[in-house]
Amino acid sequence: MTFHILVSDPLSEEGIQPLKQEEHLKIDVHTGLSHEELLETIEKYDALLVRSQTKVTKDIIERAKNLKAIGRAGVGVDNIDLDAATEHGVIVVNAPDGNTNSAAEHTMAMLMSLARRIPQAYHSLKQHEWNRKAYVGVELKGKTLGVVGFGRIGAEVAYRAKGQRLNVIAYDPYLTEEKAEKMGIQCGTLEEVIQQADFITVHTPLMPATKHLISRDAFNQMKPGVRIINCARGGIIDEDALYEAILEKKVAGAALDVFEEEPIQNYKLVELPEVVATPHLGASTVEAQENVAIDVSRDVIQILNGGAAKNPVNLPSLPAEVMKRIEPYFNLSEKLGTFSAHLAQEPIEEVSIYYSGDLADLDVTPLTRNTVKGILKRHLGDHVNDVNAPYFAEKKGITINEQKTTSTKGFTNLLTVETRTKSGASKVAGTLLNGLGTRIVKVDAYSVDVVPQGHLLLIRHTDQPGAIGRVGSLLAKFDVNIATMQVGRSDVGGDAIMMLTVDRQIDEDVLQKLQEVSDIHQVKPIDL
Ligand SMILES: NC(=O)C1=CN([C@@H]2O[C@H](COP(=O)(O)OP(=O)(O)OC[C@H]3O[C@@H](n4cnc5c(N)ncnc54)[C@H](O)[C@@H]3O)[C@@H](O)[C@H]2O)C=CC1
Ligand SMILES: O=C(O)CCC(=O)C(=O)O
Repeated sequence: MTFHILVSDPLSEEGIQPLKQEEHLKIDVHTGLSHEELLETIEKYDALLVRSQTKVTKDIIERAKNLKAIGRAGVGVDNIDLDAATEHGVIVVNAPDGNTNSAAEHTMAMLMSLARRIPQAYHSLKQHEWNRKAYVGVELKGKTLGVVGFGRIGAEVAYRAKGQRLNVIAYDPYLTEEKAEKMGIQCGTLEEVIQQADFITVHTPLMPATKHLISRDAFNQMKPGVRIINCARGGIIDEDALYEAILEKKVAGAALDVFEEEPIQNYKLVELPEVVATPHLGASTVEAQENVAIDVSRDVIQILNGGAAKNPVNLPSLPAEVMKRIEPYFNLSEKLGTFSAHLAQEPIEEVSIYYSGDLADLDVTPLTRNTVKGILKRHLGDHVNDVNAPYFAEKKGITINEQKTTSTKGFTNLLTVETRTKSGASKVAGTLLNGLGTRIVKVDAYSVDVVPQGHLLLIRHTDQPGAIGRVGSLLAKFDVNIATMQVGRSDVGGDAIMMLTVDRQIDEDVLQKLQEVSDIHQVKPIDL
């Protein structure tokens, strides 16, 4: 059987050699297709190989009746509709390691260009100007580099920065003090990184939680004269806020490889003399392009031959008979995972998942993977799925335990997720009520009855008269409607919790005000 493969973005010729060597594969390279052209032609292809230019949207996937695999020659899969691919049983693979070095090296090149104003000086010299005064730079030695997002690329940047004698402070929800110490860097909170750094470089994925992570408020907290680098994804930094912060001289300069809109339509930010910019070149080296193309080519061959891919990003449907029995618990397991990730105040070191009642009779491996996915998705984004969740957990040093117990605490089925961090553990349990859907029934030692969806608010407080009223009035003042409210307490006058479901996401300033209400110790918004 012959399989047809479309390469729709420029991929390394050497990198796609593994595909060309397979006799049963026919490869068409058509780069620069418009959306309509791709839509017209996609139906005949069994696999699609892309970089970041091709937008593999839902309508493309729906039209692609023969498509079995999409290979993303690179890391970020934000140009592919993963849900649509999963829904249509299309396996998406990426190449997570192949361009790490190139992206880290590009970040260092941008950092040094920014510090020494090399592109500006080059441009001036090319205009036959000899202007030495205008291009005075700053040294890196002894300065502090803040790294936001300490995954593959963030860590490689930190190694290199130490070679430039920069002090490095990093923030990543999975970075522990121990790991930071081993690398000779400092581990901080996001605020500490933002407040202490002379240079800030971001290396997170782009997802709802990281969109405008570096906002106007963040710029206001930074050292005057800070310099910013983004070689990760446009949108992690709020471009309008950056533009203003540069004009107001709060930010001395920025080096940008990625933009909220690509190709750029509005050039006002890159036209500022303080901005050094490249058109998304982080992975554009001969080596990286060859690596990523080889990695995805091999995975696509595996998939078309019915084998297992090395770097799958999503998961097609499970066999029908397995799915039928465990499907009702899927939503619950992921939601409990996400809820647990919100409860943890520090990097999670261990996750124990307890299955009891009806659940104890099932093959729960897919549920465990799904729970772990729910936990990791909070910080790793949508490229974590049921297939690669255990891999990422191991990479982040998180131990996963799965246990079946007989104790059901009166429920016919009970799923309990316990997360352990360096300084303690928290627990959340849920159940599937016959005909009524899923419920969270326990948070730590407190019994509750909450539908795990929408905008929740977990408040830890001291059981005192008026506490509930104060929270209710404050939310009403900010026009936040409470849909449901549960309270639980250890004993009279002791520690207590409130679990609220509210009708909209709560703004940062309202959270701050809640935090200031007397007898309240902690306020946690949880979006499920
Ligand atoms: N400019 C370019 O050409 C290239 C850009 N990239 C982009 O670089 C970024 C990083 O890639 P990798 O290091 O390979 O990914 P990775 O998955 O190894 O690391 C991302 C890290 O961000 C952390 N993170 C998530 N949310 C966070 C938050 N709110 N605050 C702090 N940290 C958070 C995660 O815990 C994770 O450790 C991605 O956006 C990727 O698409 C990657 C290659 C080339
Ligand atoms: O394909 C490219 O050049 C972009 C690489 C990239 O942004 C990624 O791997 O996330």
